[in-house]
Amino acid sequence: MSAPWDEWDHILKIDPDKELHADETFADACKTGTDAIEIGGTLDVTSEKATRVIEACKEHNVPLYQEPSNPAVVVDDEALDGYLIPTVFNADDPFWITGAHKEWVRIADDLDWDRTHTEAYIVLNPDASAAELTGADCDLTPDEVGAYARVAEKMFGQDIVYVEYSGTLGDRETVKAAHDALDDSTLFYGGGVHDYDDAYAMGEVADAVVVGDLLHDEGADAVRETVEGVKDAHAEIADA
Ligand SMILES: CC(C)=CCC/C(C)=C/CC/C(C)=C/CC/C(C)=C/COP(=O)(O)OP(=O)(O)O
Ligand SMILES: O=P(O)(O)OC[C@@H](O)CO
Ligand SMILES: [Mg+2]
Repeated sequence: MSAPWDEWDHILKIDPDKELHADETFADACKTGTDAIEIGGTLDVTSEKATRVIEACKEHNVPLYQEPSNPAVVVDDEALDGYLIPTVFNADDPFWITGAHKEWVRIADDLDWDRTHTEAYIVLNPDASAAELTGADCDLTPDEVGAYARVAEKMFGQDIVYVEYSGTLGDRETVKAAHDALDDSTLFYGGGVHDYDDAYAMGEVADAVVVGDLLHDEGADAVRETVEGVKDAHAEIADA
């Protein structure tokens, strides 16, 4: 069965805890040409801050997903197309693999399972908040990352595998190893994409490229260039 992310090349991740660039608005963010918006960040996100972003983006006809960093920030809002729930395969504490999920399912009433999906994260930048929080083992060879990706797809039925280098551009060979290891699952790559060339290079080895901090630091025009970079890389592959 096809899923929305099968068609995505580019995802814009908006951190509700961070300011937009200069005098930009969420409307500007929605008009970058990105295929979907993920609302999430590791630190200091609250449901109130997330709601503010959802409300501002919902009129703009871009698929809108919340990526909660813990159960307390989940927003129940019909405007959301769904929830992308991280599970960190290389975390050192099972809390970040299944524990937070168990608590969420225990306390939340009436979860909308049709709109709830998981992302099998492999967190690889040791300096990122996500790595520190989850105690991720970032010291992995490309071969090991490929194996994690295969485990996620074949043994745990994960439809999305996410190689995460938040804050820094990742090692392309490592991302490629994850991509090569997958048959049907979709590979998201995120981290340190700043311009057309970064986006093109990572677009060559990932199904969808996630861009985050660039929106907050440099703005919507810079993000638009990364959309073009990934789309050009994917068009080139399709033509080959
Ligand atoms: C069960 C529920 C509802 C949630 C659990 C969710 C889990 C396991 C979260 C683990 C941490 C994680 C992977 C969060 C995802 C979002 C993410 C990686 C955002 C980017 O984070 P950084 O760039 O490191 O953070 P800052 O930009 O906030 O410093
Ligand atoms: O903020 P950046 O470095 O673009 O990373 C994107 C995303 O993967 C963060 O979860
Ligand atoms: Mg970040």
